[in-house]
Amino acid sequence: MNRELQIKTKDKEYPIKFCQSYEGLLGLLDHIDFTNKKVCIVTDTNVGNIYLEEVKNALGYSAEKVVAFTFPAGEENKTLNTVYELYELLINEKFDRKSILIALGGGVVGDLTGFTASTYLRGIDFIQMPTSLLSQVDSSIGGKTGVDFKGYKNMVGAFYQPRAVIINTKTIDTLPKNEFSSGMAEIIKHALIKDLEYLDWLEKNSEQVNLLNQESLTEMIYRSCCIKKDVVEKDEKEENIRALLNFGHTVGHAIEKIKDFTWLHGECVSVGMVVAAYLSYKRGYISKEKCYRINNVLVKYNLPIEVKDISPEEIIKVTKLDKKVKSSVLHFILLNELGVANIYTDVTDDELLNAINNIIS
Ligand SMILES: NC(=O)c1ccc[n+]([C@@H]2O[C@H](COP(=O)([O-])OP(=O)(O)OC[C@H]3O[C@@H](n4cnc5c(N)ncnc54)[C@H](O)[C@@H]3O)[C@@H](O)[C@H]2O)c1
Ligand SMILES: O=C(O)C(=O)C[C@@H](O)[C@H](O)[C@H](O)COP(=O)(O)O
Ligand SMILES: [Zn+2]
Repeated sequence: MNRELQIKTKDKEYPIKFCQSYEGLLGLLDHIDFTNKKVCIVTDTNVGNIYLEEVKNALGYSAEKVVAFTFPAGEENKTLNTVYELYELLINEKFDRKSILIALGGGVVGDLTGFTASTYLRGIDFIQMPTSLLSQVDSSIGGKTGVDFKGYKNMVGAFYQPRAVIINTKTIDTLPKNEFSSGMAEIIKHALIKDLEYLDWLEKNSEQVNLLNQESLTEMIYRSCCIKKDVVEKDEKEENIRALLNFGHTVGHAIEKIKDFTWLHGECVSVGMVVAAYLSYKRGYISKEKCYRINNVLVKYNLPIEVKDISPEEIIKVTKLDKKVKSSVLHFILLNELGVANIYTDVTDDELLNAINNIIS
């Protein structure tokens, strides 16, 4: 049975639909009328090679015109330059306010397409069709869109919700192993901040999940989507609890920048979560054993818990440049229990230095 969720934000309500093939795509999008509309499928070189034709065919002759925009895969292309090229195509193809963009790919494609949709002609519809594990459980849901700017993560962007999220869980079969692990970092994050029972499940089912057993994968992706949906519905614009989804990201984003995007987002978040867990332990919020438990589950899913060739001072310096620094105060998400997180604004440089020293090998 194909599952479905409905997500309600202040101005938009949209479905998250789960499937195992793009056949029947139009049925899944039956709340959207494609008649007389122009559609642009935005994808990257890797995903386009595998899935573009299938999606084009599935759309059939429903739309007035279907064009594709394919850009080179990689975080280094999540920039305004790529958005600029996409605007050019949309203008050349005479896309109007009724036109629709489809983001077919991972988080890079989704963030960039959503941002373009939010700004082209002051906002046109877009549909998320996430193909990486990370994008299926995290980036396609909740409307955070944007691009990096001069190496600063997601510096330019908008909150802009899609019309639908279509998750074809079979696409995970073609995802490279390290990209799969990167997605697992966000999934483990969901369990650590919100759901201890889910953490137990991830520990018990690691073999089946790593073997890409479809039943286990679908169950896991669905559970993570429920957590993300719940948080976004309560706080769409990150005024309070949505910040919990940033667990591991303050240090994670700093590592991503210092490593010049040669490390994957989830790999950096994994190391960032180890730092945040250690800070939580040092403050007496969680036991040392719980820190080990966190490290072990990350390792089970082939994620790094340490980093080399990087100085703690540099990490601290870069965290201070993070866009989330408000009035010079760093915001940290710490664990009060496994499955329970809170926002803290009083983490000192000494505490941070001590915790970061722990992840330098
Ligand atoms: N908007 C949000 O809420 C949010 C949340 C988390 C992460 N992000 C952002 O998402 C990005 C990371 O997303 P990602 O991990 O999907 O990276 P990505 O988009 O770079 O995709 C990962 C790699 O896998 C390839 N790929 C994707 N699906 C594939 C498939 N089914 N088969 C074969 N190859 C496939 C891509 O071409 C790419 O090379 C980062 O930019 C991060 O900042 C955004
Ligand atoms: O959806 C959210 O909110 C998140 O924070 C999810 C994160 O996993 C994601 O990496 C997000 O892009 C980070 O947002 P940012 O605002 O810290 O750049
Ligand atoms: Zn993230």
